[in-house]
Amino acid sequence: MSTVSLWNLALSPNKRICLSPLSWRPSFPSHAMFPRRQNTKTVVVLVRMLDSKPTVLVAEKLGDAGIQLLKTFANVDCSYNLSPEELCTKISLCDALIVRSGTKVTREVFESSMGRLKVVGRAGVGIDNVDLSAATEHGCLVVNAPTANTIAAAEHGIALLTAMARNVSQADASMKAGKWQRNKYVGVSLVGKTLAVMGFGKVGSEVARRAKGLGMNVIAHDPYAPADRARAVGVELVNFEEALLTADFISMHMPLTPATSKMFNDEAFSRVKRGVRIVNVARGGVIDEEALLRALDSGIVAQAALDVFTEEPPPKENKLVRHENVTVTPHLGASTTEAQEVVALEIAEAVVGALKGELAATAVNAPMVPPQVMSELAPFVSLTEKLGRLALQLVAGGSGVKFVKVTYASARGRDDLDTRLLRAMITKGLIEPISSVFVNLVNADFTAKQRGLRLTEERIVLDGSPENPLEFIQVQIANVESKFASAISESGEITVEGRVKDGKPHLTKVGSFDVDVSLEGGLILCRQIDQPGIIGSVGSILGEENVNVNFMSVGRIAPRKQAVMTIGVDEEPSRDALKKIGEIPAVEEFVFLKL
Ligand SMILES: NC(=O)c1ccc[n+]([C@@H]2O[C@H](COP(=O)([O-])OP(=O)(O)OC[C@H]3O[C@@H](n4cnc5c(N)ncnc54)[C@H](O)[C@@H]3O)[C@@H](O)[C@H]2O)c1
Ligand SMILES: O=C(O)[C@H](O)COP(=O)(O)O
Repeated sequence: MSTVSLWNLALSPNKRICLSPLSWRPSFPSHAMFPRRQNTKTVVVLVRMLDSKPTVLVAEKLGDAGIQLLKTFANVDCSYNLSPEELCTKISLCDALIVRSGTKVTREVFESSMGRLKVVGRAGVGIDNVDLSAATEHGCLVVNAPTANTIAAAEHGIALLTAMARNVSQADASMKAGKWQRNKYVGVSLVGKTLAVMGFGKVGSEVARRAKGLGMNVIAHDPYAPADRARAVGVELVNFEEALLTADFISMHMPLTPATSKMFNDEAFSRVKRGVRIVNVARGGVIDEEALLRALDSGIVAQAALDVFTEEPPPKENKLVRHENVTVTPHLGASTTEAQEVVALEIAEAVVGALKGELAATAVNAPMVPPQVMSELAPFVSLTEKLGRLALQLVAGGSGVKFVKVTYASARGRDDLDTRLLRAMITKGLIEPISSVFVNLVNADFTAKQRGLRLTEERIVLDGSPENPLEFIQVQIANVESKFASAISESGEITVEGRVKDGKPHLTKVGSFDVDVSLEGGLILCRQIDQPGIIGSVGSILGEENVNVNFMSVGRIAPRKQAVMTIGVDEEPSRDALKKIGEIPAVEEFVFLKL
């Protein structure tokens, strides 16, 4: 099933509603409204505003088909071998960045982009060169091309395994040096030997398949791999200890994470079979290179074949690279013509799609929301953001918003409603009006946590047809005072409730009062003694000011008692008009809210 990431609902230039993860807009609000520092920047920004295409910086060699695809949608700047400083300078002029494993996309890169960088495309699998936390904090989507180079990497793993076992590179170098050393380069056979595949994912399982074809006995260690997948390939899953104790060959195929960093260290090498042979086409960092050198020198490890290194390129004096029993290649695992063409196309499609606001199936740092969930929740996206904005505006100055409860009422079963998207939009509504942070599906939970906002979710399961995903949504802010006392419900929280009617968001409850007003433009909330003539008085004040009323409703507890009037207005009333409304004798309190 394809999955999507979404975090904003935007009106596209051709007036179609488009679910836009990136909100890429030719007008560039943050730069355009606040031109920064030098005049040159301002000029660049103005030129950019006239140019409706986004800019994609391709920082490492990418297959031509990918470049061509990017050019159909964006200005493409292919600048290879940039220094970290040059990358930071360029990035503030780019909407997207495409890299391979050779470019470090650090926190400084995201900071230097000043909010313009909306997507980083990793043309390959490993995203250990991208600071994912920084990307998420800056609301920048990271996408990769996780499958296109799997076979290339697996084939390279097998190439290294066989070349190492038969001393191919050493013998080749010897012959080129004019020698003929048949006795020196006697190899070892693979058939019947045990290969331990460390990391039974995409590459690991393809290596396992191929190694079985070579007659090897294949075991695998992967704490997260399903046993049935291993069984299907005829591979036994074992624990780390058993893999170390029984393997004649060990092949690395796990990602570099804090848990796998230096997983092969002195301790691990002290438990392997003496004379084991090691292949690494995963990441240099999974092996402690100093420990490997010691193990090679002491004969614990007979040979190693390495495509990847802790530091790339490794320093010239690197002893592993120069070691007689080590075969090396310069990170070539993904480098076949075929793989690079597909990787380039995949990443170009993902980046262009993301910039257009389409679905990003390979997003690395955004929750994946399946497309059918997204399309059915689309009408509620705007409702939830507006409820968040309204609730926030009802908080009296000086009360910090810390505790927010969201209640979703639906006839669907408890587990049958994915609310991540709606939660992100409520967070957006609560945070964006009072900060400079652009909140989206990528960074919503992080931003809420960072600001000390605790958002809890509750479900009410209603009787009725589960066809409609949601009946109503309630947002409550606890432990705060309100500038409109009637917005506080009997349980003591600021409470607003809404539902989607005819595809449009409506406010249906404020505090304990039932209301009904379409959430468009601005809103006047007014509590008064229910008596004839009030609606007329307020209407005339607004009419005198040429403020158009688009909706009006009155919610009351009982006739001639207190009532709450909600008035939707297209324009913002002047202070004078609001003052006049406040002076109507029956009006007890009122507030104007922007949606
Ligand atoms: N040399 C190259 O050019 C090249 C090319 C492609 C991939 N790679 C690298 O190969 C590795 C595997 O890529 P993939 O596409 O198969 O990734 P993958 O995510 O499909 O597979 C990784 C597997 O490692 C497992 N794993 C995680 N932690 C583990 C642990 N502590 N111990 C054992 N297994 C663990 C995961 O469960 C997963 O099954 C990555 O590091 C990737 O960057 C290198
Ligand atoms: O993680 C990957 O995809 C591989 O290591 C390939 O990296 P590369 O794109 O720099 O060749």
